[in-house]
Amino acid sequence: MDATTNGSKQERSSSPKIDGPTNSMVTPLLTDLYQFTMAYAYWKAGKHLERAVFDLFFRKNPFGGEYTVFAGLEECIRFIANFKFTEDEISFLRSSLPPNCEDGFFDYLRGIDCFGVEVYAISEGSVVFPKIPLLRVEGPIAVVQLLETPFVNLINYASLVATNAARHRFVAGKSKVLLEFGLRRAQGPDGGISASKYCYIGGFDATSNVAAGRLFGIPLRGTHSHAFVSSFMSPDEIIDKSLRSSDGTGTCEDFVSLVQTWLRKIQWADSLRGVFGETNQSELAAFTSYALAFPHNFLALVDTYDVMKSGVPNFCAVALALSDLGYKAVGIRLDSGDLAYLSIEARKFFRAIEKEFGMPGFGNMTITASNDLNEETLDALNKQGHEVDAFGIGTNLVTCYAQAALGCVFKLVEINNQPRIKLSEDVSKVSIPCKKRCYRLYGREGYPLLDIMTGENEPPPKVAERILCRHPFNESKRAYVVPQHVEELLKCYWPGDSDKARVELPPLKEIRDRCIRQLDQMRPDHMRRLNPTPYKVSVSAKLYDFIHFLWLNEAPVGELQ
Ligand SMILES: Nc1ncnc2c1ncn2[C@@H]1O[C@H](COP(=O)(O)OP(=O)(O)OP(=O)(O)O)[C@@H](O)[C@H]1O
Ligand SMILES: O=P(O)(O)OC[C@H]1O[C@H](OP(=O)(O)OP(=O)(O)O)[C@H](O)[C@@H]1O
Ligand SMILES: O=C(O)c1cccnc1
Ligand SMILES: [Mg+2]
Repeated sequence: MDATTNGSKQERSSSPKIDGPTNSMVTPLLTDLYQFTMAYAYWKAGKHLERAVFDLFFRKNPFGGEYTVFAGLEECIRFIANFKFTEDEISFLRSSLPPNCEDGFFDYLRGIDCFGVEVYAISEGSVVFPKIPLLRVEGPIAVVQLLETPFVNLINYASLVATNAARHRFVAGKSKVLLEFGLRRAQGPDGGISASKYCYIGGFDATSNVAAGRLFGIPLRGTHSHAFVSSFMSPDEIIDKSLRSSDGTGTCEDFVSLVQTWLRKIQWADSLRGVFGETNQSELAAFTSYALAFPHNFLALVDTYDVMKSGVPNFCAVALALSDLGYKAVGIRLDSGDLAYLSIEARKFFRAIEKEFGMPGFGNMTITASNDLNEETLDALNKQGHEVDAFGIGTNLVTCYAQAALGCVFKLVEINNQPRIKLSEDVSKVSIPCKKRCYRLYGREGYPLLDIMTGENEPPPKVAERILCRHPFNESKRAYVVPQHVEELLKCYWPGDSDKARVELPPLKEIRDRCIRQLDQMRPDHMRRLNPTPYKVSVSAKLYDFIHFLWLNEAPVGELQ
């Protein structure tokens, strides 16, 4: 790290300038105190420029599954591309560290940026597995340590919620529309914004979060609430009752009466006679008003009073009146009760209307369901049979109610070209040393077979060439693989000052497409909800031998007396 480096380097590089993090709270101070105390101690020992390699990875897939969606990379790169302490931040650090910390350290901090750092990463939106580095970060040890906490923070929740979204998509099926409705229940503003971004990557179609729509270009969708329905008392409240026809050629002066006429027709229709009696007139007023405001996008929340006795017939009366004027209503939302039963009953009603009044397409009215949905309720609805077209999901999705954290870690694997290992009584927690390369090997049927890590300088696996893949810690678990396709996983997303080519950060839509494509490509037994098959993560024979050599070297020999 060159202490004279300043932020203008980014402008000097041939790539376009990378924007700062989405959340302005993401600054070099967004780290744990111990990163600064270690940085001081490295500096004091003259070790701060030593070149270190760290791996960021997780140990266990979340939600009892066997896959994870990797997300958060773009925000990490935005962070390091703009990493620079302000004078205020330096002053705060000076006041927060013990008074005997020497001035020279703060001069050093003032000069640092991340142009001496290199980040290799798996592409955002990829399906990933335990132990494989999501990021390999190389640079001066003092600087790279400062990045640990923000990197882990930016990746943990992003990957967890993207995975949660992908799991909800998996259960709902490809044909359903999935709407993220979680902002009000999310863990604070950043939780809400991040949830919208990463649920979109994980396969949701749209969000109700307007700020996320603006920031990321995610499609915005929404209906209305019970408050809107219950705020109306009677149709007399509606002052301007006129509605122009959709082609603009005429105007209906009293849309309220047209709705009433349709309601009576439905009430007396042969096929529907006796299905319902009087409907709630304040609800009808609310629906009519909403239709007057949004004749092209009329959608009604039908469960405020009684779904089948009031909400659905009222909705149909308004939808039929709109149809007279050339508009096509969108559909209904159900937010309570038995969503399977009510969606089926509502669908029967729509089909009966289609038949009774010769309204082609009326039976296909969109049915949206919400109310505390999660993977289990979606699965239960599927098993029972339902007629829901779109699901609005909030609390369980964005809070990741089923699992609170992913548990990413950031471990030193090499310093000054010397491989390092972290031992543990728990074998699954032993870190895999060395600066590594990682590959995904694909089989004959097009599915990924396994991921393999090798030492940096080992020759890469080759198509059609047999390679021994070993479980990193279990001697008996090994397999020969003849890959049909080999994909190198870690790519250079931040070359720092080096002249290596940098992979550009793709647009959000591209990340989402990658995620959907990769999830589609997985073997179904890895994806199922109940007892999924673990995906194999392996090391080369050479790396296996080296891990175990280092392990023995570092583990003290006990003495029994
Ligand atoms: N057919 C179904 N099978 C399984 N779960 C369902 C089904 N229909 C709805 N659910 C779920 O059951 C729960 C019902 O929630 P709850 O007991 O709070 O009742 P509610 O319908 O919200 O009642 P209310 O709004 O009148 O208080 C929700 O989590 C919902 O997602
Ligand atoms: O249930 P979630 O998955 O979190 O989805 C979002 C919920 O938020 C809204 O209402 P809210 O719960 O605020 O009020 P309501 O249920 O009383 O209408 C909406 O009607 C959903 O029920
Ligand atoms: O638009 C909706 O229907 C919506 C938005 C947020 C939360 N619940 C519902
Ligand atoms: Mg609710």
